[in-house]
Amino acid sequence: MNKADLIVALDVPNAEAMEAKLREMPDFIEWYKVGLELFCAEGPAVLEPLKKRGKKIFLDLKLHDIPRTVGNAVKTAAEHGVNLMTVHAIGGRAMLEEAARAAAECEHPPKLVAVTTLTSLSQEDFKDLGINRTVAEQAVELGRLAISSGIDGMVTSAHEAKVLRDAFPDALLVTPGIRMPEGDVGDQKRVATPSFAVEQGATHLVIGRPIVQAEDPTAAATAMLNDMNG
Ligand SMILES: O=C(O)c1cc(=O)[nH]c(=O)n1[C@@H]1O[C@H](COP(=O)(O)O)[C@@H](O)[C@H]1O
Repeated sequence: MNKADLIVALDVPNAEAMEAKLREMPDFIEWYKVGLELFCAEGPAVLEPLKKRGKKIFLDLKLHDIPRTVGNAVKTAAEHGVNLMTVHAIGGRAMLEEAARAAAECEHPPKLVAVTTLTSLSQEDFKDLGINRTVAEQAVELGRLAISSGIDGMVTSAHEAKVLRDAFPDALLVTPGIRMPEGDVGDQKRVATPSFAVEQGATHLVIGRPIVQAEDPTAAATAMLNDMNG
């Protein structure tokens, strides 16, 4: 049994590119993430090929707006049959509660996870943002806010997963910023290997470029899974 789920981020420009990529991907990938790039290009229709293939869908729109807008967006998106969605924890309690309420009212409620600090930010960036906590402190404070507002878990780098796992034993912990030791980090700043993320308590690992842009996506995904499962 896998210790955590691997989610492949379909960060491609359009449906045609997605179809081409899906043809290259191994059948054993159960989860795909559709993010802002693909969803802005194609809208909800882009989810259909994934549903037809029986895949689980993580719709990553990172919602952050006034409570009513976010609640209605969650409700509308959930009607398209997605399994997991993102909101930003810094949207605050009323927004998070409204998102959780909207999800719960759906026929097939998606799980919601709240972004604490994007993996493209480092402690240095907190100075510009006027945040005087460490990244780990921020994760726990925003995690407490999210969980007490009815959200199912957090999106965080693997480096904060342990403190979050200790504080919230039942929470979903979704960790992007996953790289093999020799991997190109690109725009990510807080990166970790698949095995480290799992050891720290992650339940879902989001991996994009290291698999999607690999010459051999099956080999890349297999290597990631082997590392995850030790
Ligand atoms: O919510 C996310 O999925 C997310 C949160 C975060 O803090 N950092 C982050 O990289 N992501 C997403 O995870 C994926 C990471 O892609 P790669 O860096 O190519 O593996 C991208 O689709 C990002 O949008």
